[in-house]
Amino acid sequence: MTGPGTTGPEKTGPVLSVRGLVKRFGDVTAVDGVGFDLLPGASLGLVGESGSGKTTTARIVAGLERATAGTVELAGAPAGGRSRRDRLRRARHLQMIFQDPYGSFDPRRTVAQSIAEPIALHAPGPAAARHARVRELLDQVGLSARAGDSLPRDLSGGQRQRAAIARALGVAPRVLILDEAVAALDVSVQAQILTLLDALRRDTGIAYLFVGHDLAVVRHITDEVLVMRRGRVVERGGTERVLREPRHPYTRLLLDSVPVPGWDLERVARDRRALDGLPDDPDVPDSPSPDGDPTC
Ligand SMILES: Nc1ncnc2c1ncn2[C@@H]1O[C@H](COP(=O)(O)OP(=O)(O)OP(=O)(O)O)[C@@H](O)[C@H]1O
Repeated sequence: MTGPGTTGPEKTGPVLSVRGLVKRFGDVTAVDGVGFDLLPGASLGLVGESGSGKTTTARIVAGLERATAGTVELAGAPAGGRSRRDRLRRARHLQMIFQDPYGSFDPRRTVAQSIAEPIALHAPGPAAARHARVRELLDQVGLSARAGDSLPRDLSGGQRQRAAIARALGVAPRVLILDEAVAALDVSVQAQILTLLDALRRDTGIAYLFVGHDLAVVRHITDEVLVMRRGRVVERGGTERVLREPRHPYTRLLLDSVPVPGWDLERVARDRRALDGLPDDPDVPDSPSPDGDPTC
């Protein structure tokens, strides 16, 4: 798995390595044996329906959730520790962007002050150097100095997402987790943020773990994809191949669920029931012989 930030044969190992990840919430197994590698500069997508375990996987990788079993290695060292030192190291290598970044900004501080905060924590130095770095970051994500002097509530959704990206980039992380990071934005703003993310990956060699449900967005931003269903990976491969020639019935169902001209809603509903091992037509009372056709 190589990305645009790398050239020639890969010399370094994965920047992120996940093995046998399991997460149980009581009786619910949210993640069930997930594993993958992410190379420097690569972009890997996690797709699947709501409840398939994408966000839980991402949250465990980010250290926001504790795994029931399995390992996460970041830049060649275990990433699961809870000590302050472990958390600082994780934050230094890995940052996460959420659908709505509003919560990660202090509403009383200017955007520039918020962007400066992690820099002060991870790379303490003279205030002038920090200010210069903040200006550079604002510029890198396409925000003006004026936007930097604003409070988060005075920015648009797209500007706020740019600010969140600038804040994350401040520590020069090697991995950025993007959890539905453009899902709440208008389509045109989405396109701008995706273009920005493309440029950042190309320029910095940062790697992305992208959680998303919009397959058009996933196709644009990722090289490889894992398709998750009920906590398990049911298909993986190059994004183009998986979306063009899906091999697993569930991946086909996901693709068929995207409304396009001529979309056959009934067929999607039928396939869904077959995959779930349910009888064909639950709405017909006394329907004869529920010989479902479980295919999975
Ligand atoms: N904190 C929690 N406590 C109990 N169950 C949880 C918790 N977090 C997630 N789950 C359950 O784990 C399963 C996977 O959820 P998860 O949010 O990871 O899926 P997802 O694919 O990211 O879905 P979505 O796109 O809706 O966020 C679901 O059944 C969910 O209800």
